[in-house]
Amino acid sequence: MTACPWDDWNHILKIDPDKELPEGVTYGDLCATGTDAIEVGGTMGITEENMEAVVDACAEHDVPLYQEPSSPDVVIDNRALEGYLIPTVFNAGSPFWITGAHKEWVRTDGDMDWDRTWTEAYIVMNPEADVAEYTEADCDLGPDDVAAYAEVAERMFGQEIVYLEYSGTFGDEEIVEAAGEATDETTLFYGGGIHDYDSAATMARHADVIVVGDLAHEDGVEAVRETVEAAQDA
Ligand SMILES: CC(C)=CCC/C(C)=C/CC/C(C)=C/CC/C(C)=C/COP(=O)(O)OP(=O)(O)O
Ligand SMILES: O=P(O)(O)OC[C@@H](O)CO
Ligand SMILES: [Mg+2]
Repeated sequence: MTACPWDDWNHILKIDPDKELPEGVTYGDLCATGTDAIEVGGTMGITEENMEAVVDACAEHDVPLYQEPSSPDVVIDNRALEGYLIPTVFNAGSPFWITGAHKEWVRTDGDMDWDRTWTEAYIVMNPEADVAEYTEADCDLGPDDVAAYAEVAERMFGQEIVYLEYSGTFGDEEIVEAAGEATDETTLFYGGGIHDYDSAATMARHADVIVVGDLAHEDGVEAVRETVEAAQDA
């Protein structure tokens, strides 16, 4: 595996272990949409048990699997995982979500798997999302603020991934464009409200990788496949 496999990705499917799949859809179907990787994670209702269940269900299919834990106590030790993408929320209201949870994780774990652990520098943008409430994020940010956060993440904190997170709503194109222009080596992930070919194409013009979440739970395989196609065409 290369050090930064996401350099070659266009599309991530994020599966929330606390949410159902649409009638008749299996995890195998979602793995076969052509997505470059699956991230398993969500903010609310996450347990080791529901994480394990999704990872096990995806394990036999040929797509790289990553866990995105929302807290240290749901991190699972499962060899089917390529690794762990650990959020750090740059615009969080409390340092706990920037470095505090991470410090506690390392302090209590005792046997860190650093070769399979990476961070995602989140900028949380939708004040209505659970993740924004949970981390008390300051979402009142303009393009200049977001561009500056992205540049700080890349240049000062050496982050390999900046994640512009609009979870549950479609973002402001001007802001995503500003983040795209502010990042150079860093891989820019965009997630939020992607629901069809056009919405995927719009954000894939500015971000390196688009992340699709709720669509998989609310619509299904064909809809996800359209977003993969748009990400590949961009
Ligand atoms: C140190 C470790 C191992 C964990 C801490 C990691 C941190 C800082 C988490 C805070 C941010 C967070 C909760 C990230 C989880 C991924 C995410 C943003 C999921 C999307 O959340 P929503 O869409 O708002 O939530 P639901 O869909 O669950 O309502
Ligand atoms: O669920 P949606 O709105 O697609 O967002 C995807 C992802 O960024 C959520 O963490
Ligand atoms: Mg969500």
